[in-house]
Amino acid sequence: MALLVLVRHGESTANLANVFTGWLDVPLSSTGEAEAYAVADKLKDFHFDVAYTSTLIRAKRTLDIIVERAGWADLPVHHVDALKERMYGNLQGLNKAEVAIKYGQAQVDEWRRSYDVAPPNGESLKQTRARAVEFFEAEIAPQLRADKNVLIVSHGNTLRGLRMYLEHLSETQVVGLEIVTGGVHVYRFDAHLAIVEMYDL
Ligand SMILES: O=C(O)[C@H](O)COP(=O)(O)O
Repeated sequence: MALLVLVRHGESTANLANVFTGWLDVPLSSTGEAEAYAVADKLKDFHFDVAYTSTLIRAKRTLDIIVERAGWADLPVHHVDALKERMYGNLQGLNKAEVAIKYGQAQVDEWRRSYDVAPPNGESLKQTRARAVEFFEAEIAPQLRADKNVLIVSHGNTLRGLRMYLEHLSETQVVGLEIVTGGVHVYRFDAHLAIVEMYDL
């Protein structure tokens, strides 16, 4: 049974400052580094054939910490743009609470959690999901069908899109799906990519 593990990067300095981040390339906070070490400790007894992360520093650093701490020096690692966070457009760099004061909490909730409303000049979850799923089908699914074990370290909204796809969640269900920094979600699939087992670690 193939294994797929989805990890959200550790807390970033922008998460800590409650700032819309998207494609801003910010580092992990010290809490985020500690979260990455904790992920490594949870995963150290797993075996992976390949790992993927985004091209953003917070995700790459999270995976680097995991690989180093778990002692997986030979694990092939790929950095891909398709796994980057949702592009948050004009909201990037703005404080989430200040944006809520200016535009109202309902508008901010819609920008952050609706399925197909994009923030100004940014991506909707629907668009983020589309690019992540396209990559998943092209690169990841064939490996899972071949019984390879895959680790993905990515971002909150990218992972929400992937989980919506893999778990057949509705547009309403995905609104309530929150993924914490350092969160670990494990799937085991059969050869037809049906989910046999799924849990948070
Ligand atoms: O890009 C961001 O600001 C975060 O990584 C995810 O933000 P959200 O939970 O506000 O969508």
